[in-house]
Amino acid sequence: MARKIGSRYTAHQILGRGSAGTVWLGEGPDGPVAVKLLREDLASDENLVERFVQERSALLCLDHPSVVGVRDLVVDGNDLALVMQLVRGTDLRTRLEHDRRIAPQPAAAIAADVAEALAAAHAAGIVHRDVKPENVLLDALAPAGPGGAPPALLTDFGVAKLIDSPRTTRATSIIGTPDYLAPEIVEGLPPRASVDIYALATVLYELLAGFTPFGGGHPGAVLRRHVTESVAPLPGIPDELWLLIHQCLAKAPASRLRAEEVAARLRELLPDLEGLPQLDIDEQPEEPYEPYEYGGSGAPQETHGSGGRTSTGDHVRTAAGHDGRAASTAGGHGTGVHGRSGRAAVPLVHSGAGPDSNRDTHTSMRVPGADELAGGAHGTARAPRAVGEPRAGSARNRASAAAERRRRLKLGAGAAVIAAVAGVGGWFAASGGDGETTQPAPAVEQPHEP
Ligand SMILES: Nc1ncnc2c1ncn2[C@@H]1O[C@H](COP(=O)(O)OP(=O)(O)OP(=O)(O)O)[C@@H](O)[C@H]1O
Repeated sequence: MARKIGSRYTAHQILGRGSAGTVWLGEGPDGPVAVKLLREDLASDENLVERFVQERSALLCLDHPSVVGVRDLVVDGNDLALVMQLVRGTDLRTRLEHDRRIAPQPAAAIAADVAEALAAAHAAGIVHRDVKPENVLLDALAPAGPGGAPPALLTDFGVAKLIDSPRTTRATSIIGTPDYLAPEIVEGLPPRASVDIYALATVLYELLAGFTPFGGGHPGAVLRRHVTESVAPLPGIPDELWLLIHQCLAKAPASRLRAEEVAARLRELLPDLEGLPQLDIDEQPEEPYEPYEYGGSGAPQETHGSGGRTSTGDHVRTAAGHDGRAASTAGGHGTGVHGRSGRAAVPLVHSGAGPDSNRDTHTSMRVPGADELAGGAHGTARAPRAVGEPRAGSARNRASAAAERRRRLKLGAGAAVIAAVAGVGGWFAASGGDGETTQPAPAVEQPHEP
């Protein structure tokens, strides 16, 4: 079934659904495009429409081979749509779910592409704010790069900021996906370019390890770990690569590298990584998730996207309880590489399904107090956890990851068809990709120093 979007575009077939709306395969005056049609509740928000128009030039200005280009913004009656470059392939989350881990050279090549996209964005004064595998699309039609990695393109620039109404961007709420949130965001500081570097290092770690450095368990526990825990080197990882990841995961934003430095260093490392196999990492059995609450305050936790409906003012509360086992050893050493399998991003809260989405990705909650982060009188950290000791909560992640995989298989049909029709080859076909993509939401900011 085809539908008109504005006067210039026709949407033919659904490629996928995200928290902000539905992405269609469309046709425009210059050929095929991807059209992200925002959710009705977002499209009917007058303030949002105004900002949408205001941000138009910022969104349209980013022109880089590793950025999914925004071609047009359409405001037409009830339709609010973002017309994008069509990427024929899959997204990095799907790739990772299929392969579990990615060998160092292709992982570094993908990260280098994303770093270059970020360098271009940061130079233009744009902070992405939601770098994660769902927002990296892999172009299956372009020639493969080092280690057979397909070229990677970063997408969803600007969407988070757009759907993020002013009242939800106050300093007391956190916007983003917990596993990838830099500690300064958890502490309530405004997001600068360095948050993207932290998220990129988290993604690179995840590509190599199969799980994120601070993921697992309740989202609140994940946030706390960003602030209080540090990571141990992954077994078998080349020193230089680890050094880079470690530097970019620095708690102090100023200690992280800039995007162009990350890109340059990764490119330099690529020849040395050639032929290295995936890291051999054991994952311990997961433990059941226990409900958790920050200091029992029960502060409302708002959600974005996925039907989070912040724009309509609905709130979602999490269950009360405690994560008594999540360790918090400030400045202490690593969580190790075991006891973790939270590969997929953990939503901060589970939101009601919106009209266009059945995913939880782009969410927000209040900033935890210092006492809560430190595990003080009202805090939640109880006992230090030794390296290798499992972290609470990952069974729930495994279940939700499996549910998400099932959902993607269903939703992925559209993208899979495109991939098949286009004769998807190279790295994607060779490793049997499923042909589905996924994305969340980011933000346009004024120029920031990384
Ligand atoms: N430019 C594009 N080209 C091809 N397919 C795309 C493009 N952008 C998005 N898609 C497809 O649409 C799906 C949904 O994308 P969208 O950005 O709306 O959501 P998401 O990132 O999966 O989730 P969320 O927005 O909740 O984080 C993706 O999984 C992908 O399959």
